[in-house]
Order: sequence, then C-alpha cells, then structure tokens
Amino acid sequence: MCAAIVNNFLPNSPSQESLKSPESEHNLFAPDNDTTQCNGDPDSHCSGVGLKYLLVSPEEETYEFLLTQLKQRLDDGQGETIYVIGEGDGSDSGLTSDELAASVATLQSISTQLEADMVLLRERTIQGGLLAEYLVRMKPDDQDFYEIRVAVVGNVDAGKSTLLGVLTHGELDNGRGFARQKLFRHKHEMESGRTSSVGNDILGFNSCGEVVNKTDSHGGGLDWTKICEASAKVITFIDLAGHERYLKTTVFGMTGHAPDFCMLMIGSNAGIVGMTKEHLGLALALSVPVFVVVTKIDMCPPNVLLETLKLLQRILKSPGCRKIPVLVNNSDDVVVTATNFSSERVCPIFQISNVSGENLGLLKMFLNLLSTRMDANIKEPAEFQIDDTYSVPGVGTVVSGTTLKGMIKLNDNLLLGPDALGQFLPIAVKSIHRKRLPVKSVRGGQTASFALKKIKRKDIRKGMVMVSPAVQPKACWEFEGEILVLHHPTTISPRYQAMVHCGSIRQTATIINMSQDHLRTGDKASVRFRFIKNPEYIKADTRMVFREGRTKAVGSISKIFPHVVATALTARQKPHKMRHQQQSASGKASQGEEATDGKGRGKGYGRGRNRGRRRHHNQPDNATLSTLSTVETSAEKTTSVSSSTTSTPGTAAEPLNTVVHPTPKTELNNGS
Ligand SMILES: Nc1nc2c(ncn2[C@@H]2O[C@H](COP(=O)(O)OP(=O)(O)OP(=O)(O)O)[C@@H](O)[C@H]2O)c(=O)[nH]1
Repeated sequence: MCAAIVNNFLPNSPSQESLKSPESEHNLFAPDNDTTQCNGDPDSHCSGVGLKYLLVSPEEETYEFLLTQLKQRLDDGQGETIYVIGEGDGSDSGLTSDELAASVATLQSISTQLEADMVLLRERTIQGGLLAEYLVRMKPDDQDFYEIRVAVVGNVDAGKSTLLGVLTHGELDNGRGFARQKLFRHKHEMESGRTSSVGNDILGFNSCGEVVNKTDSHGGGLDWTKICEASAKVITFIDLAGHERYLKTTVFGMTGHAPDFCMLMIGSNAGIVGMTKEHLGLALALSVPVFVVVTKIDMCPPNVLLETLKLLQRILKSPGCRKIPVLVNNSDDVVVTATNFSSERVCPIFQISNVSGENLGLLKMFLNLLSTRMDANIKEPAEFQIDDTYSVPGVGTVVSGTTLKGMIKLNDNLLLGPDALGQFLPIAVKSIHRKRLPVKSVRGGQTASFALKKIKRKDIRKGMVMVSPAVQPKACWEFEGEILVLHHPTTISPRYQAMVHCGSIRQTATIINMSQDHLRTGDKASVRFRFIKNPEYIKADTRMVFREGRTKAVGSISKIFPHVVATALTARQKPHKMRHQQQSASGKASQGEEATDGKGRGKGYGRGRNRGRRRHHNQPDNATLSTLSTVETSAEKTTSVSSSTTSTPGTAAEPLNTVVHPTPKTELNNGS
C-alpha cells in the first residue's frame, strides 16, 4: 500500500456540509448496490444490512465477487476509483478499528491481484464507527496513462505561468518571475514576462498519487517521455494568455484544446480585475467546470484577501453563475470537492502562495483526484480534431490535436479534411506520439500527434479532422446556431461578420439570416451562419463562440447544412459574384445544401423558392441557453450598451466587419 495522501480524523467542515445531499453521497462513495446480490441470501454478509462487513473476513465466493466488482469499477473509471470502507446501508455505517484494519487488508489483497495500488485519502469518525476512503489506481502501463486537460486562465500577472512552473518543476518562485522563466516559449515572452501563445505543461502522478516530474540536471528541463512512462495520470495544463490582446488565442485554447476543466487564477492583491470575468464567462458558456486559485497570499494584507474572496463568492453564487463556492482549507475539502467536481455546480477555491508554497499540497491533491469528462468509448468510429500542424525534419508532416471518439491505431487508414472543396482525402497514420512518447494507439479523450504519409503540411489547416471512413464525414459551409449575444455595442444584422470558434475551428463567418431582424446585447436567436473561406466539419450540439473585438455571442450549433460537391456548373447558374450579392442581400440559403438536424436528415431547407421561408422557424432552446445566459451576469454585467445604431457592413466598430468578403473561388464548386 502507498503512504497515505492524508490521514486525518477531521469533523465534517461547513463547506462539506453544504455539499451534502443524500443523492450525491450515494453516488460518490456507496459501493454499487449490486453487492447485495452476491449470493442471493438476504441474511448473508452480502445483504444491505451487512454491506459494511463485506471486506472484513470474506469467504471465497464473496471475495471473488468483490474482486470482479473492483475490476469493473477500475474499468469504468479508466483505471481508478475511490473505495469507501465501512459504508453500510443508510445509517448502518462505520466499523471498529479492528474491523477497519481487516477490511483494509482485504482491499489491499484484491488490489494487488488486480495490479493496482491503494492510498488512503481520509478517515472519518462517524456515529457508528470509522469510515475510510481509499484511492485505488492501476499501476502505470508504460504506454497508457489517464489524461486530464486543465485550461489555465486569468488576468495578466495573476501568476498563471508561475504556478505552472512551480507545480511542474517542483521549485518555489522568488516573487520576481523566477519560476515562469522555465515555461516561456518565445523570446518576446521572456522579455515582456507575458504569455502570448497556447502552452502545454504536464504534471504526472503515479499510482500512489505522488508527483513524478523530475527536472534533468542539465538545464532543468523536463523529460516528458520519462514523466509519461512513470505516470498513471497526467495533467496537461493548457497555459493561456491573460492579456486582452491575446484573447483570440485564449478562446482558441478553451474551445480547440477540449479542456476537461478550467483553472481560473486571481491575484489576491489585484482582485477580480481585467479579463477575470471574461475568462469565467467563457468557461461557463462552454460548460467547462471551473475551479479558482487565488495566488500571492504571502504578500496580500488579510483584509484585501478577505475582500477578494467575498466578491469572488458573491459573483459565483449570483443567478448568472449559480455555482456553489467552496473554500478549500484542508484535505477533507479536497476529497469532497474533487469527487463532486464534474457536476459543474461546485466551484472549489484554493488560496495559495507560489513563493512560500502554502496550500500547494492541497491543490496537487485535488489535481490528482480529478477525473476526465470525456467519453472513452473505443467502439465508436474514430474522430480526431487537429489543432496544430508541423513539418518535422526526417519525419514529414505531423498533426496534433485531440481524439474525440473511438480509437486510432498505427497504420490505420483515415479520412482527412475537409479541404477547400469540401472533400476528405484518405490518409495513413505513420506513427503516433502521446506527450512525445511513441505509442501504438490512442483513444477518445486523449491528445496525440500523428506523422502522416504522403501529405504536405500546407494542405492541412487547424480545424480539419481525421475520421474513420465509417463516419462518412460531410463538410459544410453553412450552419444554424442558437446564440445569446453577450455584448454588442450597437445591433447585429444579417451580413454581419465575426470569428466563429467551434472545437478547433476558427474562421470568420457571415450571418445569412436570423430569427429576428436585429440582435442586441442580451438577445437570444436562431442564426444561420456561412463560413467565408473554407467549408468545415462540424456537428450539431457543439458549443460555439462568435466574437469580434468587444462583440461576443455564445451558443451551440443546432443544424448543419452539408456541402454537396457539384461535378460541373450548369448553364442555369448565375455568375458567382452576382449570386453572392443576391444571397447576402436577401439572406437566403445556398443551393446544393440541405438542412439537417445533425443526424443526416435533410429537410429540403435552402432550395429554390423555399429559401428564406424559415426565418422564424426555430426558437432558441431554453434549456441550452439558460446555461449560456449565466455568463451575462458574471461576465458582462458591468458593460453598458452605449448606442442603438445598427451594425451593418461598413458601420461596425471592428475593421473586419466593414469588409464584405467576396465568395471564395472554391464556392463555385458547391453549386451555389
Ligand atoms: N509574492 C508572490 N509573487 C508571485 C506569486 N505568483 C506569481 N508571482 C509573481 O507575479 C508575477 C507575475 O506572474 P506570472 O506567472 O508571469 O503571471 P501570468 O498570470 O502568467 O501573466 P501572463 O503570462 O502575462 O498572463 C511574477 O513576477 C511572479 O514572480 C505568489 O504567489 N507570490
């Protein structure tokens, strides 16, 4: 057994009490109800009443049952689970210390048989005796590790890069930028002390929950291969820029890198300033669970810290956010918040110092207990979204990104696209790396890089996908989204252009038509968009952000209009430039595209004379938008709407919006 992460007999803290509901307790810690069915005898140890004694001195049959049950739980939890010893049925919980010791020995024996390690998270004294919670985690396989992605956001100087430097390199900061030096990737970042790009840093935990990161003796760098080989779980931090100037990159990091969680950082002395609310709003809009890290508590006067925490809790509790803020003060709070975290309601708040190291242990323990939100069903056809491309000497073209579904193996033949014509090309996978470690396969939820055969880097763009041929992918120029306008200085009308962020897609799109004539801050609408440059592979229900300068709208994609590749232009078709003008002016859909609900069911939408008739057909889905509207209060409340002038091309505040982009040449081929 590994050394305990914690060993405290803490009474339930107030924060923990506030989280308790019979339902959540049951879901988290209760062994599966199936335990009552192990031999069908209600009077045996396997009955609900004797549940807590199951591990004390099991007979062979019960032992086998417990082994199968734990194996199942480890499989379901991608190699880990939290096991509660002494939990009974309802009020019948708690064991004597002898019974607990015997149960621990049984669990240890089962874990060893399954090649798993177990580590004590916490012990509690309750009315009926003792309860103990153990993290049981499979020993690392040198090719496979459990991966969690955490996006790191917050205002400039909140201490993001510093915290990542401290966590991943194991050395405290000096308060003058020592720790962050190890992370900066560009010369100008070194000089200015500001992050400008999307950075990746990793923190590995072994099966005992210990950090495995070790810097090498020459230069203090990290060997990612060694970290991954020794890790059962790897946390990838997506380090995003805090400065407003780099917001586009930050939004791309939050959408394109598919984070499981968002770590919002706040400097305790500066408080909730600058981009803090904007970043919180972005995470809420994208439904990414948030935890907050308040830094620099070593240099902050207690009254200022208290004010920052008060304001933070008020914002989180506001109707716009509807979170349950929990100040994490001890390991008990860590276990409760980490195991309840995926629910999106709980928002743990850590108060740390990168200089003194205060409370960094609690943060590490929390990170170690996080579990992914991504589905790792390997039976579905594979889908991989590309967020970057490289040309590696001696290797060729390499793409990196996130496996969204299924499994991709070496030498698999996939379809890569869409290209400018909306087509997908067959492609073979030459080699696969996970965090620089060569592997034979990757599955849903894992990031990876692939070396590809017979393709040039220039033919691949960020936002493209590689999918199994079974997916039968279709590209689209146009789609419909249910959106909420978080802010626009005036009003948005058809033909307005802004950047659409959706997964790793980042492309300007034009509004073709909307379910209402004009949109102002706070309006919800059904909007039809058209990409201006390339067709893309998108799917219904994907979250999207539509923004340009101070204009922001969030929502989700409700309908796709798949692009149909035409073989030749017919004589009846008009010259494309004219057609485009007509289409823009009338806000009608393109020919050659069919409405679909994302399941391939065409509805004839966008054809011939029927085009444009459905302008008001689809009202916003309140369930979806209620989540999105949460952003309004927290992130946008302070922004005033200054004018009621209409934004049409030529009058919008941002230069990009003043340009009516010509229809790209490639559009000729889609028959529109
Ligand atoms: N005293 C003290 N200083 C800290 C702490 N954390 C960070 N700092 C200092 O704060 C400054 C800013 O830290 P950064 O890590 O660069 O901040 P950032 O949020 O990454 O900033 P951007 O990259 O521009 O977004 C540096 O000089 C750090 O040394 C802390 O806990 N205590």
